[in-house]
Amino acid sequence: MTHNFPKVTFPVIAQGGEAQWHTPTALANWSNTAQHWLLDPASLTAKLKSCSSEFAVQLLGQRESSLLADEQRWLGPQQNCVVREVILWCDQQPWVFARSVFPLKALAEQQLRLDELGDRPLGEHLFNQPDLRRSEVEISRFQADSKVGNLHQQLGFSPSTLWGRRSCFTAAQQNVLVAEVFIGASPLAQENLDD
Ligand SMILES: C=C(O[C@@H]1C=C(C(=O)O)C=C[C@H]1O)C(=O)O
Repeated sequence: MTHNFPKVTFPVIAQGGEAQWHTPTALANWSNTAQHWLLDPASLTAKLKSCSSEFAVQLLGQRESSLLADEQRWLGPQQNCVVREVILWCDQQPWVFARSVFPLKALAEQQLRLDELGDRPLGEHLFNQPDLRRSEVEISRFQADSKVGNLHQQLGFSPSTLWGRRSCFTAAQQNVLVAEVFIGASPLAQENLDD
């Protein structure tokens, strides 16, 4: 299936201040949709594939980059890191913007094959690792005028506060910090619109 993805400037997030990552609290007040999408520790790729007939990864870019201040807390003050940003599409609709960062040396870990990913989902490699561990989830709100909020509007959706989650995967002694923001036609982004 060919995809005619919209052009999106990479990186979407080039500086800090977008997010205020924190441990989720007051879960009892959360909607079922919020709990379903923000807290599930399973592969998001697998979940999106299970609720759509056509799933695609739009690779916005993957290159060496410095870490944002709030990323160093997970990966340490690494000098040489790689940033990867994607949009995940379900049935020709954007559902998730994801930014993953990992040390440059992780590219050399052959079983991780992060240098060969291209537009194949990162999760399909990570969740195949026998020693995979995942940290607790942090969440953050993204304002409508944030870079991710602007991306949401660029993709044709009304201004809205968005929600994202972040967790750190460890496999082959490498850390991969993955942030996923629910945008576009995703149920969580649409729920915010219904507020
Ligand atoms: C971590 C996963 O990988 C997904 C795929 C990504 C990618 O291809 O860059 C990034 C974030 C995730 O939504 C997952 O499937 O859970």
